[in-house]
Amino acid sequence: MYRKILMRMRMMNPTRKVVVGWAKEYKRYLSTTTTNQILLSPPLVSVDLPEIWGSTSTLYHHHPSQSPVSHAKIINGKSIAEEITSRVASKVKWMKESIGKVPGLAVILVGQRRDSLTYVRNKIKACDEAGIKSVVAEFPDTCAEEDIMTSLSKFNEDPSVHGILLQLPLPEHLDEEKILNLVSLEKDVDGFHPINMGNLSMRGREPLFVPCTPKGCLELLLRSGVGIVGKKAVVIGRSNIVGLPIALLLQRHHATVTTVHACTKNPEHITCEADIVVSAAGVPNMIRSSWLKPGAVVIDVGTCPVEDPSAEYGYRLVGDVCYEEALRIASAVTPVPGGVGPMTIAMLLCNTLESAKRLYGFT
Ligand SMILES: NC(=O)C1=CN([C@@H]2O[C@H](COP(=O)(O)OP(=O)(O)OC[C@H]3O[C@@H](n4cnc5c(N)ncnc54)[C@H](OP(=O)(O)O)[C@@H]3O)[C@@H](O)[C@H]2O)C=CC1
Ligand SMILES: Nc1nc(=O)c2c([nH]1)NC[C@@H]1CN(c3ccc(C(=O)N[C@@H](CCC(=O)O)C(=O)O)cc3)C=[N+]21
Ligand SMILES: [Mg+2]
Repeated sequence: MYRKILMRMRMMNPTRKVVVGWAKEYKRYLSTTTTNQILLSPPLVSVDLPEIWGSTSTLYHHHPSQSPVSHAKIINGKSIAEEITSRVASKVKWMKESIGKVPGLAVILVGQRRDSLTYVRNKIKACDEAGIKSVVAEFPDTCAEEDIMTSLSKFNEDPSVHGILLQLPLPEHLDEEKILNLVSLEKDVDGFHPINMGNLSMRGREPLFVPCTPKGCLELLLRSGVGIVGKKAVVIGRSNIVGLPIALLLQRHHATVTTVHACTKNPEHITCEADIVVSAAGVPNMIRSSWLKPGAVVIDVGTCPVEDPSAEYGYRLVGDVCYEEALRIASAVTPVPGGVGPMTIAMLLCNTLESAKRLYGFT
């Protein structure tokens, strides 16, 4: 089978070097072996051939008079996420046919943040597409902690709920850590519970859930044929929900990982040595071409709204990476939007499905 994959790859991508690296890595990815299991949680996307690259770009640099200069592949997170979503949908259908039940996701949304409302709406829409049942418990900005705790306890008890997501950030007066702690370990599809995080960080342990955004980043790398073993990876950002778990995951996949954060001196001297750069800082266009090694693979998690009167809602989303510059110097780049964002949602569906399978005793 790998031979076949390899041949197909060679046809599609004459730069054999990349292909061989890809085949090895993917073989490793597929082999969810016993003792040295490097992949956390079953590879949902297991046995099918991944798309190698989304599309080849012929974008122009800032000056339209210039000839096309782009060389990087654009990793199409949106289309990969769609493929994963339809795979989840067929598994949900099969579950429904065999036991008459579907996975259920409960979302707790506190307050009226515009971005949170958008993300939650997108998650619900994705659940609908996959046939996953969803409920949203909405609370006003001013609600008491006990109200959320009560709702959370109900979801913990409810056998039709397999995943619970507490949309972050919470309003200031609420204790995020205390509330996250209450989410049942078995339903923590975001993977933010300290025990899941602890197990992610410890060798030889497996968390029940890997956080969605980090998992989506890894999925993009693996499906794009990027070798991780032995590579220098730099993660920008160290938040509990994004930067830290990404660094842990890359390390589990045997990259040599360096973390850069707001106190790091000369960050560009560190990033420009990296084979893989994953940026989750939330600083628009921070990563310029001088920050990147030629041929690096760049995963842009940053999602920053910037004012743009010509855009539909008066703003548009940009990443941490100066996209046009990265296209000229990197070997592969994720766009914003259309890169990591949709993958985050697809991974949430995967985690919810896996949770339902586990709670219903499917293997
Ligand atoms: N696409 C998706 O699915 C998702 C996207 N996001 C986006 O990812 C970004 C990060 O999110 P999140 O982790 O929650 O954000 P946080 O604000 O919690 O963390 C940001 C991290 O980046 C570091 N940082 C900030 N400024 C710099 C700088 N100038 N140089 C180096 N490091 C810096 C901070 O360092 P320090 O620790 O020292 O303060 C911190 O560790 C945001 O844009 C967010 O919108 C988030 C979740 C999902
Ligand atoms: N408990 C919790 N879990 C989360 O997973 C979580 C959270 N809190 N708080 C906020 C962040 C952010 N996040 C995103 C999800 C989808 C897109 C996404 O779909 N982005 C689209 C664009 C969306 C748009 O157009 O607005 C894209 O990049 O293509 C982005 C960001 C999940 N988060
Ligand atoms: Mg945060």
